[in-house]
Parts: sequence; structure tokens; C-alpha cells
Amino acid sequence: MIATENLTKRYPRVTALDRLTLDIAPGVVGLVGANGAGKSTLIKILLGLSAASEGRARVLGLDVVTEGSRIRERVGYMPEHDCLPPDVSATEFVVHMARMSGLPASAARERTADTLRHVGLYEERYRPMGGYSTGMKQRVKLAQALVHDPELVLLDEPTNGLDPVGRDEMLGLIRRVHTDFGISVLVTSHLLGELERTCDHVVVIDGGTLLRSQSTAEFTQATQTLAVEVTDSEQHPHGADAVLSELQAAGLTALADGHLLLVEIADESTFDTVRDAVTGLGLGLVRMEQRRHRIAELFRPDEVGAPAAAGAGATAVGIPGTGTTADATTTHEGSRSDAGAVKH
Ligand SMILES: Nc1ncnc2c1ncn2[C@@H]1O[C@H](COP(=O)(O)OP(=O)(O)OP(=O)(O)O)[C@@H](O)[C@H]1O
Repeated sequence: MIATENLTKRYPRVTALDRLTLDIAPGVVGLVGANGAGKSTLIKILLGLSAASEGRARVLGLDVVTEGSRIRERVGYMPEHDCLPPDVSATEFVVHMARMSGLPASAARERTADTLRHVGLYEERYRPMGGYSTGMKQRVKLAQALVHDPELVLLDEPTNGLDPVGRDEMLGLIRRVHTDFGISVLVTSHLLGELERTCDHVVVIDGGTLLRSQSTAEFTQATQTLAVEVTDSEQHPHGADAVLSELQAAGLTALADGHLLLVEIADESTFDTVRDAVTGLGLGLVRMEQRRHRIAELFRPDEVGAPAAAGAGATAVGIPGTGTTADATTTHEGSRSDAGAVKH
């Protein structure tokens, strides 16, 4: 779907892309990186709107330098920044964009109505966009990217400025663009957690270079950590602590994380040992599940093969796969917060 080879973009004072080589298959693909990592620059080159300093890129098999207009016919683009004229309605704007893409007037009106319905804009579609909320504006931007029925859409930070509910709705919409219409998606974000839930494949860039390109399934494969939750009883008011002592006495590596017990799976018998310890204490087993990796862990410096650049200086906490670092922020200074973002 997208292939680049040693793609480089130099601005006078900064190298935005540095010998980036990618080969991305169709599907929903996340492009994640800190602000300034080079995401928007890559999208503009892929659309043939900006020239690379060096290297090559192909989109849907088409060369970005010589076949830019053919790419733009078959690809939709949702820009990052607000670009909507305030005094026209969503319907007028999206019809206009459809006409610009070459659709005849009647088809443009029909496609506009369908697309705006798909993104969840109803009566509001006749009101001037100046009065729209951020979420509504993002939906219009998505609709105009879809209206000419592209094979691929490039979405630049579509969840920017949205609250958590709005973000979830937008991510659901993006997923449906692929499942309902078969349109492939390249979506950028600086929020790792978002892409984990939405994308089939994630590409991570930093300072214009590739850190990782991997399927989400590979990122989120099962860990060797068992999360266990137990009930309390009169005899054991802190059930988790009681079970923890039993498990440690049985030679298992485990720790308590609030009400949750995190147990390292030694082998198949670990499951039986946990069950026996819980029942032996007369407690109830609320939950016992094998944890999955979270994409954010790729920023942990102690993970095998983890990129050092993004995680430099970051402190790793918890057992891998426990999710205790999943929504951490990794900055270039190596500090963390709970926003799930990667920022400069
Ligand atoms: N037209 C330009 N002229 C000079 N430098 C630029 C230009 N466009 C981008 N840059 C620089 O190139 C680098 C990459 O920018 P880019 O916008 O591609 O990053 P990004 O990952 O999309 O980040 P953001 O999410 O903040 O837009 C940044 O250092 C930016 O300042």
C-alpha cells in the first residue's frame, strides 16, 4: 500500500525525515511519533504535495513524484489543522470537495449525504461550520476525505482536540471506514494507546527515523504474567496479600498491585497452584487472566529489542504486560505522565 526507500526530507534547519524505509500492507495502519517526529511531512510527500530531498516513495504502486495527481484521485486526505470555511455548511463544503475530485453534481450530492450520514452528522449538516464543535469539524474533515470513495485515506491526527468520548467515537468511525467500506487507513497520532485499539499495524517514528514497524498482534501477544483477583474474607481481610504469601511459599514470583496479584507464569502448573492457593484459603477467584503486551512497552528501555532512542532515561516499572506502564508518556527527557502520549 505504501512503500518508501531511504526517504529523506531536509528543511534548512532540520531533517524531518532521515532515510526512512517502510513497506506497509493494506489495512488500518497507525503512524505514531512525538510532535515533530515527521508524520505530517511523510503524509505530504506521500500525497505528492511536498518533494523529498532524497529517496523514493510509492503509494498504491504509484510513484509520488511522477504520479501525484493519480495518487490524489485514489487517496483521501484529512489534514491536521482546522481548514474549514466558517460560513458554509458541511453539505456545501463536502459537495464542493466531491466536485473538485471530479464527481458529477448529482453523484457529488448523493455521496455527500451518504458520507455525512456515515460520520454521524445529521441535521447539523445544513448549518454553517463556524458554529460546529471540534468533534463535528473533525467529522466533516473525515467526510471530505472519504467522499470520492478512495482506496486509501491518510488521516493526520484525527483525534486532536477531542475529549475521551469524542476520541473513542472517532476511532470507532476510523475502524469502520475499513471494515464497512474496505478503505485502507493510515492514521497518525502521538497517543500510543489509541493505535493499539484501532490499528492492524503500527509504525513508530522518531526524529524522522524508523523505530519500529510491526503488526499490533505481535505487539500485543500474550505475556507470561497472570493477573489474579480474589475476594476477601473475615479471616483474610486482604485476600490478595494472603494468596501472595501462599504463592511465594510455593516458589512462584508474584507481587500485589492493589487488589490485583501479578504472577509470573513458570509453566502450566502455575494456574493450578494459584487456584489451589485461593481455594485453600477459602477465598473466591474473581479473575485469572493472562496479560497481553501493550504497545507503550516498546518504549521501555529494558525490553529486548526496544528502541533506546525513545525510551532513553525512562524508568521501567512493573512486570512486563501488567499494563502498569501502558499509558505512560515517554518524552525525550525521559519523564512520564499518564496521558498516553509521546511528546517532545
Ligand atoms: N515547512 C517547513 N519548514 C521548515 N521546517 C519544517 C516544515 N515543516 C515541518 N518542519 C519541521 O520538520 C519536523 C517534522 O515536522 P512534522 O510536522 O512532519 O512533524 P509531526 O510528526 O507531524 O509533528 P506534529 O504532530 O507536531 O505536526 C519538525 O521539526 C518541524 O518543525
